[in-house]
Amino acid sequence: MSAHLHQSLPILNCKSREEFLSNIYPKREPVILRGLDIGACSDKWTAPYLAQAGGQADVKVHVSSACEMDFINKNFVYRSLPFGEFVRRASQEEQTDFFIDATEKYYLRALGKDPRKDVADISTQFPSLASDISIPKYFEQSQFFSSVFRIASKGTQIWTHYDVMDNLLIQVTGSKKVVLFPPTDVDFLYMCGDKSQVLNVDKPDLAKFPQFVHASRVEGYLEPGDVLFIPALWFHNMTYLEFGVAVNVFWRHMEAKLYDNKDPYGNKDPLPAQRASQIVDRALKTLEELPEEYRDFYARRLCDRIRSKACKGHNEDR
Ligand SMILES: O=C(O)CCC(=O)C(=O)O
Ligand SMILES: [Fe+2]
Repeated sequence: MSAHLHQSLPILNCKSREEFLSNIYPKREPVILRGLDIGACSDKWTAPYLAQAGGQADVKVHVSSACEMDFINKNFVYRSLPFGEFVRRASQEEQTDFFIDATEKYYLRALGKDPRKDVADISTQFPSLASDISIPKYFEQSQFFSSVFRIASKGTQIWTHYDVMDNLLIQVTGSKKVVLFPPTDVDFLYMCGDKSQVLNVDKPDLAKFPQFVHASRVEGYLEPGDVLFIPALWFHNMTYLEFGVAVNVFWRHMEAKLYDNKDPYGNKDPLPAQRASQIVDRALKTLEELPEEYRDFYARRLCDRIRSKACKGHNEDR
């Protein structure tokens, strides 16, 4: 690992929508945009203010005694707290009231009204706060998908995953370490669905995850006011260096018909990818008609075909 140089996330002073759309967006690489006007939230959103103005509706939060939240092995529990109480707890490092222990960590990924159907939208769920934040107008209103509160205790680390939509992560308060990997690293990240099994990206278990050494990590630090552009399919892992409040906006950049309509989180694979995956399931099922020796041989031939037809750029990149 240490022999590999880590790339740093570029920090750009983006002045206008035109500049973003012509110079930054087409490259489809993550960047930190610094110096944008994100609105009154920068000054207003202290923990006491949020606790009071955000309302007392219950939010479902992740609670864990570990800093590194692990979605695959579920080392956290979901608990409901009134928003104000959640903010109060997450902003302090020791609790008098707790679910697991006094130093437990809290993470909110806001959800829609009916989490199975509705997307998160701060202007619907937190109308009194929504007017404090100004979302950069880098996409058409018709492409808007969701706006999501991300609030967590100091020290919380969020599992490495990808989302299928383009994303602007607006860091309002608190600093955050972000580690990203390009979509072409997918073979090195030991994926389980949309999540990587490599939890500790700083000290990975290389006996378990030997291919991880080939991943080309890009790293940066978000400060209050920074906006991180995360292009769709880029893997990301976030560490809250302080109690942090962020809002991210997802938008659809492909034709609407390619997206799964039943996707409140913005992480369901596009429909053609889902269909292709079902066809592979059928191909594997079909190979089961053969004795093992043949099955293995023809599975390898299929892999080879897919690799040479669909992953050309990737093989050359290595
Ligand atoms: O910063 C966080 O809490 C996670 C952000 C994230 O995963 C996203 O914006 O898609
Ligand atoms: Fe994400």
